[in-house]
This record gives sequence, structure tokens and C-alpha cells, in this order.
Amino acid sequence: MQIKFHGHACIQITGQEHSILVDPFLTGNPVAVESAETIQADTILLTHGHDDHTGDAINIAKRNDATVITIVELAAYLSLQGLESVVPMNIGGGASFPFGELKWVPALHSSSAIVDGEIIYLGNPAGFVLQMEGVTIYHAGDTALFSDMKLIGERYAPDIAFLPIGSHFTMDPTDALLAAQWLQAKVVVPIHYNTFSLIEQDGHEYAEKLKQFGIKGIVMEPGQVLDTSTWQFV
Ligand SMILES: O=c1ccn([C@@H]2O[C@H](COP(=O)(O)O)[C@@H](O)[C@H]2O)c(=O)[nH]1
Repeated sequence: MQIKFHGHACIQITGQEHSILVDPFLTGNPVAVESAETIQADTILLTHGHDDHTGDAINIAKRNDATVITIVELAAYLSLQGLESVVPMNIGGGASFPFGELKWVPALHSSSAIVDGEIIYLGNPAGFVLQMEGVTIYHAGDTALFSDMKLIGERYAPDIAFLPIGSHFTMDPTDALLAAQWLQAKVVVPIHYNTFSLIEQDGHEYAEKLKQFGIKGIVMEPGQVLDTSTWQFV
């Protein structure tokens, strides 16, 4: 399996038969290197409704006939926008899909969009645990540090965790260091930083600090692809 980082919180998990795109914010993302017009995926997971996460989801889903899986209110909103293949789920809910086992887990954040000058509530924000082809992947979405990350660690001990470190809107590197330990993650990739000036952080310093806890920190630049059998870049 390969995991590509597209910048900000957007990753793409590609297995033998499926390609799952998460939080596809490409257009207007100053660090993205791939165009939303060419990206290919059969499934899109959205952690919450903020525009720097939903991004190009509608256009990519329509062009690829992809299924969007997300929290129920955001799913309903996307259906109203004309998306035909949308799967509504909620926090604590899990399901078996052709690509693997998906479980939505809490994230401590908010979720909304501004439409025609009005703020629209889009349900709770979430993270997820995806078990696919023998690899357990945790994407935290946008979140503050919360102690139930220990429970996610006890139950799933993810092979790889994608954790926001940007501060201002989410955890900072100090919080994310504790999160990585609580999650019992083997590999941690920092995300949601250095996209904008408000969320500047040193990802390499964070990765270095993970070492003292026996956790492998990997800093991914937009466009880089990680092979999960070796944890090396392709
Ligand atoms: O550095 C940033 C990050 C985000 N925003 C905008 O704030 C809201 C909420 O974003 P989250 O990252 O989901 O918390 C959203 O509209 C972002 O585009 C920002 O202005 N600067």
C-alpha cells in the first residue's frame, strides 16, 4: 500500500484495488503540487466541513464517480449539492467497505461552512481509523488533544497516525507529542502545518522529538509517497 501526502490534511491511500482520498483541499492550497483536475480516487473521506478540508471534494467526486463517506450532516449537505454516491456515518460508527474497515472516532474541533453569507452547521468533526490490507491508519482530522486518544491507542495501536501540529486551530507539537504516545502509534506523520503563516511549525523538530519515545516520525512534503511495507519514500 502507498500513502501520498497532498499537503495540509490531504492524504491519499492507494491499495491493490482502491484509492481513498482524504480531505482533498488542492485548489487554493498554496503547498499542493497536484491538480484537482487530474487526481483519481474511488472514495473520498471528509473529516469535517471546513473549506480547507472539503476543498475539491465535490468536483473530484463528480469527475471520478467516487463515493464520499463522511459525518451525516456533511453527507446530507453534499447530497443537496448533487452528489449521488454519499455514505452518511457518525462518530463511533464503523462499517465494512470493499477497501477495508472504517471507524469514525471523535475529534475536538468544529464543523461548518459559510454559504451565501450564512454559517451552516455541518455536524460534529471526526477522525477515523481505517484498517486496510493489514495496515491500521489513524487520521485525526483537526483536533485538540483529548485523553480518549488513549482509548484509540488501546484498541487500535495504529501503524501510522496523521496528526495536526499547526496550533492556532488544532494541537501544537507539544500536544501532538503526547497524542502520539497515547495513540501507541508506530509511525507518525505531522500534518496541518506550514500551509499558511498562522500555522507555521517545525515538522522535523517534532519528528526528532518522537524518537525519544520509540516512535518513528516521518515528515512528508506535498507530493511524496510512502510505502507502508518499508516506511520508506517511493
Ligand atoms: O491557517 C489557517 C487554517 C485555516 N483557516 C481557515 O479557518 C477555517 C477553519 O479551518 P480548520 O483548519 O478546519 O480549523 C477554515 O475556513 C480555514 O480555511 C485559515 O484561515 N488559516
